[in-house]
Parts: sequence; structure tokens; C-alpha cells
Amino acid sequence: MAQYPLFRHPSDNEPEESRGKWKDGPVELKNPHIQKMDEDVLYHLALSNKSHDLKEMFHDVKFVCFGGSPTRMQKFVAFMAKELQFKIPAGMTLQNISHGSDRYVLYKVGPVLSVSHGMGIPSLSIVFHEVLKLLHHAGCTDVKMFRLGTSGGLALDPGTVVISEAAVDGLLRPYMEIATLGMILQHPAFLDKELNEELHAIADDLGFTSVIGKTMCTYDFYEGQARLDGAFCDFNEEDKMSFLKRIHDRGIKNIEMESLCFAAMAYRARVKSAVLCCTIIDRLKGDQITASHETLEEWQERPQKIISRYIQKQLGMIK
Ligand SMILES: O=P(O)(O)O[C@@H]1C[C@H](O)[C@@H](CO)O1
Ligand SMILES: O=c1cc[nH]c(=O)[nH]1
Repeated sequence: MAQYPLFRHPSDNEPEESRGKWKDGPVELKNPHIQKMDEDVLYHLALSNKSHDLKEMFHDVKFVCFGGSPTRMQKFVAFMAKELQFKIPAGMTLQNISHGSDRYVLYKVGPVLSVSHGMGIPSLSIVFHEVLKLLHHAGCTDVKMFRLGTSGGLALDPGTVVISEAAVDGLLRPYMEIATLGMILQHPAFLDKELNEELHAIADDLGFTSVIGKTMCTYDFYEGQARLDGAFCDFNEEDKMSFLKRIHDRGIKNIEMESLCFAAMAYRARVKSAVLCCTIIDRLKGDQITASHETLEEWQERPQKIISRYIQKQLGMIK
């Protein structure tokens, strides 16, 4: 097999005390090429810094909330509009700003952006690049980003909200690896402890069961998450259970498919972020998701309600 040189991202060499630290301020792009471009086309969002006045449209954004499904993010923005007491004329709905592209949806209400990211790291990575560039072109400052998702839990009652203390890959490594110019670059995925604790306290106030713990992020829903019910499977029930128990013993609370990229990209941009996923199944008890649509909806709303409360607190609307 070819041996690729393996590099770690420079931030890996940072002194211990500045690791995992974020700074408030403008959203900066660590890419010198962007400044030299006449126009920056955010292709998958159907926006550009030439054809749109991104400053006018987005300068006040402080909270960017992501989730896999377009409908979830549409419902979330409608919910936020109510929570933030935005008056939307009768019969009107908030418009998908990225309607010119049917890859992702992007909604805005006041300082909140609601964005869908699709499934898996490649899909999230594309929209994350473009959202960071949008925030930069718009001159946004002191932004926080949240992933409001679903996951498979380990020894947790379904409906539990897991707040990711760290994201790891399927080999328990806290890096997102990207093959770049024929090399593997490893981008560390730190998450903010203080922000997590604040969100945990809010979850408690709202009466939701929640835990702070490690999240395993995989590249696949079936074999990658030790499921026996995919179209292929080369392992047995015993192998599966031994893997799930082993990762549970190593502190993994849930498994999903985006946290590693989310945490790594937000940290690389030094934007504070948190990942909150409700569990929709206990993976120590099964593979198939059998909860009713209504129950799944209610569970999915839990991370949204926690973030809504957090945003209202940040805006001084509630204590
Ligand atoms: O945020 P969502 O619920 O879309 O994320 C999880 C991880 C995968 O994208 C998907 C698999 O069902 O659900
Ligand atoms: O088991 C699950 C449930 C939701 N999302 C996942 O990635 N896995």
C-alpha cells in the first residue's frame, strides 16, 4: 500500500494552554486567496459577495444553527421567530434564502441563521465552508455555531440529549482527516467546555435528560456504526456488542455522522460551537429506528428548545 506522509494541522503544535481556546471577534478566514478574488461565489448557497449585499443581509448574525434535514431547519426558524417575538405577517412564511440552489436551505430570523447540512461529513463540510465565508464577507462578529441533530445513544434512554464534550472518529481519534494534495491532514476537533456546561444547565431547567460526553462520528450509518441490518455485514452480533461496549467503556455516549467535521471546522475558524444531538435509539438494544414520527419530532425539538433558551438568554430576553 502507498505510504502517504502524515501531517498534523499546525494548531496541533500550539502550547497546551492556548489549545481548545476561542476568541470572540470577527469571523476570520484563514485563506489568503479569498481577499484576492474579485468575486466569491457561494455556489451551494446560491449567493455571492458581488451579486448580493451580504453585509446588509447578514451583518447581525450571531447564532448559526445547523441540522441535517431541510424541514427540521425550516421548522426551527419558525419556532425561533415565535420565541424571539418576530412578527411575520399572516399567511407569510420565512423564505429560504438559498432557494436558487436546492442543495441546502438557509433561513434567517434576526440574529439567528438556520441551515441544513444534509447527511455526513462531505455534505456538512461544503456548507460549513460557505457559511464561514458568508459570515466573513458580512462582517459578522462574536458568532456561535450549533449542530442540532439526532444520534444513536449508548446505554441512554432514547430522547436523551447528548452534548458533545469531544468528537472522535470511528477509531476514537479526535481529529478530522482530510486528504489534501495527496497528504492526510488531521484537524483537531475541540469543543468548548464552558459553553457545554451552560447548555447542560439549560437542559436541566427545561426538564430534559441530558449528558455531556464523547460522540463518535462515523462515515456510514450501517456498517460504520456496527449495525447488523445494512445491505452488507461481515460481523456477527457478538462482534457488534463487543465493539459497542468497548467504545461505551471509553466514554462514548452517542454515534452520529457530522460532529467531528463540525467541531474541527469551527475550531479551525476559532468560532465557538456546540453539538447537541438527541438519541433516537439505544444501540445496546437494537439497530432499527422504530419510534413513531410524532415521538421522533418531539425528541428532535429538545436540542432546539435548549438552544432557543440559550439564545434568548444571550439576547437578554430572559434570565
Ligand atoms: O442531524 P441529523 O439528524 O440529520 O444527523 C444524523 C446523522 C446522519 O446525518 C443522519 C443519519 O440518520 O442522522
Ligand atoms: O443511530 C443513529 C441515529 C441517528 N443518526 C445516526 O447517525 N445514527
